Amino acid sequence: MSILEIHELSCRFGGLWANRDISFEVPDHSIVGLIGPNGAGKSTLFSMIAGAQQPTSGKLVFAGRDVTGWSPHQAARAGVGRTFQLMRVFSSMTVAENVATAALVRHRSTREARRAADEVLERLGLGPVAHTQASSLTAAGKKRLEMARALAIRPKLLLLDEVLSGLTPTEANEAVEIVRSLRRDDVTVVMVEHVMEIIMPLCDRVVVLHHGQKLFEGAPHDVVRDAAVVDAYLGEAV
Ligand SMILES: Nc1ncnc2c1ncn2[C@@H]1O[C@H](COP(=O)(O)OP(=O)(O)OP(=O)(O)O)[C@@H](O)[C@H]1O
Repeated sequence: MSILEIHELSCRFGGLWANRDISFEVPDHSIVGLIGPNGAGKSTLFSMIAGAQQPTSGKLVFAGRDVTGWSPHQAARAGVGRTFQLMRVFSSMTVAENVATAALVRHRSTREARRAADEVLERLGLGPVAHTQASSLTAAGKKRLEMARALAIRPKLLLLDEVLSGLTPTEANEAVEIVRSLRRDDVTVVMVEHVMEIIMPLCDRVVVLHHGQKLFEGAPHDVVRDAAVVDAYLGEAV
C-alpha cells in the first residue's frame, strides 16, 4: 500500500508553475529521495503535502483518504511531520522545550508531550543537551533538533528537507543511520537531498523534479544513468 498518492498535483504562482501535473506514489515504509536543481519545486511540493500550500489543481491522498487542500494542523495531526530547510527552532527555549512544544500537536497534556519529547530526545542522542538553550547548539545539533521536532508528532510520513547537507561526514553518517532506523518504527520518509552519495545507498526510489515537472522516477541506480537527469541536474557530478 502507498501512504501517499500524488495525482497530477500543480501549484501556480501567477505565471509560474512551481509544480505541474506531478504524480507519484510513496509506498509504506519506503525512503524516497526527491531531487532536482534549485527552484525545481521540491519545497513547494513538500508544502502542499504538509498543508502549508494549497494546490492549484490535482489530488493528494494520504493513508487512503483524499486530503487535498488540508491545513498544516490537519496534516500534523494525521501524522505528517516536516523539517524546514531554514530551521525553525525556537532559539530562546531549551532543546527539550522545543521538542515538547512540537509534541503538543499530537498529545493532549503537557505531561504526555514531555514524555514523548524525552523519548525522541533519547532516540536522537540529544538527551545530554536536553536542557541546553537551542541557540547554543552547533549547526548539526540544530538539524537534529529540527528532526526531533518533526518526530515528536509521531509521524507516519516524515518530510526531510536537506537535513544532511552541511554536516561533516561523521555527522552525516549518524544522521543517515537515524533515517534508516525510522523505517523500523513504521515511519515512511520523503527526503530532499542534494548529495547523491547519500541518496544512492539510502533511498528505495528517487523522484527528480525539473522546472516544476517530474523528470524521472525510479531506482537510485537508474537515476544516474538517465540521460535527461544527467543533463538537467547531475551533470558531471556522476
Ligand atoms: N510563495 C511563492 N510565491 C511565488 N513564487 C514562489 C513561491 N514559492 C516558490 N516560488 C517559486 O516556485 C519555484 C519553485 O520553488 P521551490 O522553492 O519549490 O523550489 P526548490 O526545488 O525547493 O528550490 P531550492 O532547492 O532552491 O529550495 C521557484 O521558481 C520559486 O521562486
